[in-house]
Amino acid sequence: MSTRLVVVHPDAAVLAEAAAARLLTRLLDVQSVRSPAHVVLTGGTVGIRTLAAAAASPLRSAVDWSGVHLWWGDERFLPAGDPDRNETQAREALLDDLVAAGALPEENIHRMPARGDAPSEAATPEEAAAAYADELAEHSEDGTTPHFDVLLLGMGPDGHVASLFPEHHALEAPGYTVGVHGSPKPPPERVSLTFAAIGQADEVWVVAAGSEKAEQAAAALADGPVTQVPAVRAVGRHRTLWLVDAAAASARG
Ligand SMILES: O=C1O[C@H](COP(=O)(O)O)[C@@H](O)[C@H](O)[C@H]1O
Repeated sequence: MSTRLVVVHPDAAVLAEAAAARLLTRLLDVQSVRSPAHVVLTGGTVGIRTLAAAAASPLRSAVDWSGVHLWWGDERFLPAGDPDRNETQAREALLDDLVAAGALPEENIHRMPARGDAPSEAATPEEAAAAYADELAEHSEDGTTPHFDVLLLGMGPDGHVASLFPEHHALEAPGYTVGVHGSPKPPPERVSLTFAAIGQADEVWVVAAGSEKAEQAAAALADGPVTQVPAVRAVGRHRTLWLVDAAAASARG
């Protein structure tokens, strides 16, 4: 059975600090029973702030990063190094530091392909999605996805998670990854995990802050329709945590 828990923090700064502490502690717990651990990162304001808080935490040196594999829930389909790529922002916030310190092997960073001609990149979001599905399968025991211990998701003011937007056909995409066109939030082309991949995670943590998220957070927590509030389908196998600030929680009944 999967449980859902809502944790409300006073503001976005405390939320990011608490989410970082929770993530580092979860990694320590997982590493006490198995290795490697697999974590799916998110872009977005709170997601990146959480990584920056993890970078500044003394707990970060307690984690054995050589036994942590990092994945993404979605990516903006842009050239490598573009400042709007979720990968670029995560690297700046935490990953570059860990790699430079010799703690995190570069090969543990499973970025989604960028737009480009190099062999590691892709010409279309579909090509990137297919390559990422292959990489997920290579690190799985059953040809699906790795055993995701924690999967982080931001939520947009429209209720989107990863790059799964309201009323968009990607909501029903088969398989574990999807190329997305016509995203209402720029850039229009993206790559995303599907709900089938998200649902493979032991724990899904939705992180959201700000009053502009309040209505959709309330709709998701009231089990609204997925076509209107995609976040409702972001559910972990064992546990779903909603980590929000007071403003994002303010419309809950
Ligand atoms: O574009 C994206 O937006 C969402 C939410 O971002 P936020 O800034 O409103 O918190 C994010 O979760 C997703 O990864 C990203 O690509």
